[in-house]
Amino acid sequence: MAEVVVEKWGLAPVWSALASLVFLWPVLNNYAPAGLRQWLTTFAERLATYLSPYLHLTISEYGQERFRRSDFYLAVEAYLSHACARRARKLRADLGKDARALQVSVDDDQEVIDSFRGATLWWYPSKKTNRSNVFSFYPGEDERHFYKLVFHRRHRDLVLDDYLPHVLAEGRAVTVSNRQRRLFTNNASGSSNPYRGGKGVWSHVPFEHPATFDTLAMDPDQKEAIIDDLTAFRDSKAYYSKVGKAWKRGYLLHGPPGTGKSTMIAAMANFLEYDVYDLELTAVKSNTDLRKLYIETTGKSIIVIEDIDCSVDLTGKRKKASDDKKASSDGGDGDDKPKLPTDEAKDEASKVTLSGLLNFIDGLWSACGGERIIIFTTNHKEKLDPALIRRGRMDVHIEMSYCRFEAFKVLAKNYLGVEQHELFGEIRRLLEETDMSPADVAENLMPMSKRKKRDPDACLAGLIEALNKAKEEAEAKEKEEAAEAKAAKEKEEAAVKDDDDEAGKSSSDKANGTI
Ligand SMILES: Nc1ncnc2c1ncn2[C@@H]1O[C@H](COP(=O)(O)OP(=O)(O)OP(=O)(O)O)[C@@H](O)[C@H]1O
Ligand SMILES: [Mg+2]
Repeated sequence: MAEVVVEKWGLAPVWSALASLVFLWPVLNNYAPAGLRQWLTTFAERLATYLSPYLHLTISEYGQERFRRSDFYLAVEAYLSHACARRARKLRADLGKDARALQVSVDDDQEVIDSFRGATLWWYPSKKTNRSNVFSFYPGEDERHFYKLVFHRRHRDLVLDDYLPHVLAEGRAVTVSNRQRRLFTNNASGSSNPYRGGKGVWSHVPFEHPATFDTLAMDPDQKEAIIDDLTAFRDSKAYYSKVGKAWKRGYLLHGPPGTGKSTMIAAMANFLEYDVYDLELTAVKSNTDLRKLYIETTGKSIIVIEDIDCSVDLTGKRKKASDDKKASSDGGDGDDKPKLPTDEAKDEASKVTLSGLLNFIDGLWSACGGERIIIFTTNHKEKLDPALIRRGRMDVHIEMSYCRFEAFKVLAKNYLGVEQHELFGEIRRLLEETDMSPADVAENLMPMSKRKKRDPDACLAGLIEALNKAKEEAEAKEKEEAAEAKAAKEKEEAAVKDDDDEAGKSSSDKANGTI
């Protein structure tokens, strides 16, 4: 719930004090010591507030839940940006959802005057900067954003009982109707970056990848199973809560380059209508930062770590006893215990560790917010630590493999609009015998030369040529490897024979007493 504070101070109105203050103010302001000046300023403010018939109401970005932006604050933001856009003096125009309609909203940090059932209300967006140099564990602690609502005290009941619920409902409705899905990144540093919305640790752009399960080329049964799994996950809130599990699911996508792992992620996001958080692990300084990033993600989202084997040194066994001391200060060896801020602060310089990542996936913090999918992709599943990808952490392992005939049919339909063709028989045979990635097959079905029309006959003939070439190259490579293996074996056998001869010679020498 949002933190709503109605400010009211109980100081008695002292008219004479006020009059003296007004007269003495210029003198005091120039000559009084700093401490007294500050006290007087506060006093004057409080007095003015007490005497004023207007009430102030504050809605903080981080309410009682210090880790998550308050729902109410977000609703107010949406309400003011869109519902009150016509009444603001400074506006911002943007292309809205799917870049189809023009959307006008209130510019950042603009005050807005609203009216409700005859009452006038003033909204002031504000922020307070924390000047202390103390390291903060909580998000939004360095700069506190809040909205201040000012209204006449005779409207107190109207505002608290009717207006605020109205703002909450309208704000939520605006959020739903304007929801443009977003692609977030944690690696958009520098002022010249094209990303917007950089208040938090994530920056974002609209998510516009067009891939869907219809355009994804893979075995139809495997595809069906994945769609079923996703649907079951999306509809299982009650089930997850009944069995006492956090509402999240892990997918490991593995396979050679160009087999559609990234395309699959886009298809999943479009199918579920979730946002995507593309987590660049190499840009994360420490396990603490990793946790902050997780906490700042919203529900209904897919968190992706691409090429997990290359991102961070997570390979090999988990740390041995000698390293345990260090590991425990990094976040523990897979234990889910939240660490004290001071422990983490000391460890600021350290990089993300395997244990930090395990905590990220299924530590206690991972249950915040709910409805999340975590996806890792890799070209080398065998290089990953088994702890990272065990069932329960990565619930579903999906192998994306080379293009076979069923997958090819999807590509032919998408790229050429062809469902049947006389060359399909030969292509089927070649695809069974040759490993070619869907990316390479697709490339052959999409000639980029303007002069070449997308002629299915020519494209399919070109694909057959490419497949034959790939087959020949694979056979030549196989022969070369076989020859190399044979040469190595012969060399080894010759070495063993030499050793035997040497051993036989020395034992006969010994028997003859020549040494
Ligand atoms: N299964 C597929 N279905 C449809 N298109 C595909 C498929 N696989 C690859 N492609 C096409 O090939 C291109 C590259 O695929 P993608 O980036 O998804 O591969 P990847 O497995 O993520 O590769 P890498 O391991 O190098 O990251 C995509 O833009 C897409 O057009
Ligand atoms: Mg990829």
